[in-house]
Amino acid sequence: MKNRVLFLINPISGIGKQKTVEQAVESEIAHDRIEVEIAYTEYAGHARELAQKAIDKFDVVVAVGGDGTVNEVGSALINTTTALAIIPTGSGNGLARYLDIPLKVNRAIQVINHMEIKKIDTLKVNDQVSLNVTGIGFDAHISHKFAKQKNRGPAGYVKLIALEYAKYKASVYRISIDGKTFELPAFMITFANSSQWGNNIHIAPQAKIDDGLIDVCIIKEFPFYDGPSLLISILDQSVDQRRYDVVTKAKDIIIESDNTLLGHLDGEPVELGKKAEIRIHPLSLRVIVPPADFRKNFLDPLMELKELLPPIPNMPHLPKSLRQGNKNNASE
Ligand SMILES: Nc1ncnc2c1ncn2[C@@H]1O[C@H](COP(=O)(O)OP(=O)(O)OP(=O)(O)O)[C@@H](O)[C@H]1O
Repeated sequence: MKNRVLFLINPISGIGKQKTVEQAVESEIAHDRIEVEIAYTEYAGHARELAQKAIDKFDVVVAVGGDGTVNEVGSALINTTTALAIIPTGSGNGLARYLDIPLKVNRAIQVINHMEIKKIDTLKVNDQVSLNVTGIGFDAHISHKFAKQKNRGPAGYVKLIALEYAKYKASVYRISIDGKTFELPAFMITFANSSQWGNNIHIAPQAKIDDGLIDVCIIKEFPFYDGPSLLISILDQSVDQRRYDVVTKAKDIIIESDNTLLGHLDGEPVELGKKAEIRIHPLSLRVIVPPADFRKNFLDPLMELKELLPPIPNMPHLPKSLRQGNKNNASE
């Protein structure tokens, strides 16, 4: 019997790569073994609804989008036999990058053809779900501001971070980590299932997605002038070695504040009330991953780099694979 695979495409994710997906599915999917359906999301939350309805009918639901779409689809599939697959067409693609899923659409579809399944942990944050990284503090503050901003894209993001960093004040939190309680002013607290936020920026370099543990990274209040060294330590994956930080692994964390906790779940802004409980649900989601012998393409590192750069318009002398927004990218 053929595997039944539903593709859910978020038409507004990232910079438009998802427009090539329908055509690439037609040319790349193993039609002899896989039966395909394709649907487009029409509003935020739609992917979750469609994935819930797909549980009894499909073996795999593919999130075509970024971490927000992956979160919606994955949260509907927890503790079911239906697996999540990812075609990363978002802006950060943190979970896909962590799982080594190729950023090129046709190569991500080839991964689905192999049907290799890995079980991963998921996080419950109060009654919501996080698959990748959840946070409270400065990164959540930025995700709330960014969601309201018209000027999106990496440049707008960097400008927003610089402006907000100058004004941001650490808050005091009461934290209980697996029963040990303390209170401290923190700049940012991250609960990591995978190691990275996205774009290969690793906030919890030691995190493992199938170890039954949450990596808790607390960046304590620090002097203003120390911001650049924090940034460098995040970029060079040594944030867990800074003197201002606490990094630990845990299963259950309770965090309280006198004010409403502004958080983000996999990059999406949320309000968590004055108390949030973050719990691990070990190996609760089936995900399609590249098999160990999946052929690494020598162009993959270039694709990673390309995703981080702004679009390069009208430069016909560049190889096709390096031109942003090229409609033919999927078939290269
Ligand atoms: N048709 C739609 N119209 C408006 N919003 C949508 C639609 N479909 C999905 N969404 C919402 O779009 C938001 C952003 O999607 P997503 O996170 O997948 O892309 P991204 O932000 O570009 O990538 P990343 O999270 O990796 O940075 C999500 O909150 C999702 O719920």
